Amino acid sequence: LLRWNEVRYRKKGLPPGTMGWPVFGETTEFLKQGPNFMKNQRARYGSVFKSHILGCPTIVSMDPDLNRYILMNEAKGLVPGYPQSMLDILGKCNIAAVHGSTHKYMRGALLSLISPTMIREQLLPTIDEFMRIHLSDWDNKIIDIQLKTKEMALLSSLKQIAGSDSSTISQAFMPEFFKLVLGTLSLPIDVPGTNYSRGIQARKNIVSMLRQLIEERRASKETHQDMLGCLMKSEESRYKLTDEEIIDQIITILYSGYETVSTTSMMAVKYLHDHPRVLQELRKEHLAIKEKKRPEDPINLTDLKSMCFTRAVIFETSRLATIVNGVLRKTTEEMELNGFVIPKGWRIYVYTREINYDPFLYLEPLSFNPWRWLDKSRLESQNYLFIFGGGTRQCPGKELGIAEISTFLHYFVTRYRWEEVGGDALMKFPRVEAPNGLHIRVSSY
Ligand code: HEM
Repeated sequence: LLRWNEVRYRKKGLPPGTMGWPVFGETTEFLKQGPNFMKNQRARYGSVFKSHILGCPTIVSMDPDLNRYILMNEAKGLVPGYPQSMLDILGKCNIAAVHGSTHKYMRGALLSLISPTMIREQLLPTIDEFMRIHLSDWDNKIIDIQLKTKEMALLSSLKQIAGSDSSTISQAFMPEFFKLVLGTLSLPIDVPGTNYSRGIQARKNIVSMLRQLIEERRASKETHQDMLGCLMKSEESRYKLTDEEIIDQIITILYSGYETVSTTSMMAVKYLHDHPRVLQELRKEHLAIKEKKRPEDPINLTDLKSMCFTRAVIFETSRLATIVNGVLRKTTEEMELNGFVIPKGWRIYVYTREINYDPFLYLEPLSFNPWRWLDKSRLESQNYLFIFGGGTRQCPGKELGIAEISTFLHYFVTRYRWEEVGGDALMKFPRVEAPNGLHIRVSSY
């Protein structure tokens, strides 16, 4: 059987590599051995090799220059290649499902919602108000910081999207959203009881909640200063979206910022706990900001800009924990890459994890050292930084995500001290998560 699969995918010009078993390919090895599987294959076959993972023949690229080229050249037929389950559940107008001019338009509409002006005038005040409430009342409690940061990422976005209406829908929305997320990474077989089928149902429920909200707002004729308000005010906007597009845009925003923001926040708490000197420096930065303000003054853009060490902590956390292992693309036609011929329809896994531990880019790459990011002009603008992706699909929510995590850290470190209860396992691959939660004992600072 192993040979059969090799022969099936034997084609002149393909990169070296193994294809594993029919149907399953090398998915088990990939999931079980994780980064070591990738490193072993690289040692054997070089930085570009073929494999068969997650149901598709796949080219894995660990070559930083080729990765950059792929991300910069979507127009040459290198479009997003996310799994079918994700496309079905996130909707056909979702940003990863559209290419070319439609992508440009949807991305433009999204960027207008999260522009620097919007962050300053609308989003930051909303985030501040949310964080104050979300982080109240943790004193003298054992809390699961994984759960708290997940709720935070979702509910904070929901408040930015639906303003005060978010509090009326949030309780019904949250469980549906969690089911939707699980469904996006599942086998697309619509049989009752599967994660996929629950995800599809959750999407339907979320769509109907959002549709009802849109209809209520239209009927009331009130104007709203939130993302949905802006999306619905299409007469004055450059971007006119249909209701279906508005709904998929909202699901895109919620989904894209959810796991990235929550996991980065959780891992920042973990690293700060393990590195008291970093925590001390971070706290110093936030206490200085707090001292200059009255207790009721919200975090504003000037405060955010002064949080240089916080930004460094966020980048160092994303790097060391590798919150994003890479991104997926697929070829729309046969093409040549690095001298290899890649057939039409193959997946390309732009695997960027290892670049985070490259000793030429990061001295002592395995140590948690936020200070390395302080010379912002150097590290943040280097060509091989893929924490937020690159090229035409580079994360549009980067500054918004950093603003959320920074505001969370502000209230967390100025209000509380904490210690780990201990014993909680942390998984690093295929995604960073604490399977049984990450419990900390919190007391007031
Ligand atoms: C620390 C937080 C975040 C990280 C590490 C992160 C990371 C990434 C990465 C690696 C990509 C590239 C995906 C690809 O090329 O296929 C991406 C794209 C994207 N991100 Fe983020 N992200 C974060 C926060 C956010 C937030 C808060 C939003 C909310 C608006 C957001 C919205 C998006 C969207 C819509 C895309 C797709 C862009 C496109 O296809 O044009 N992200 N993000």
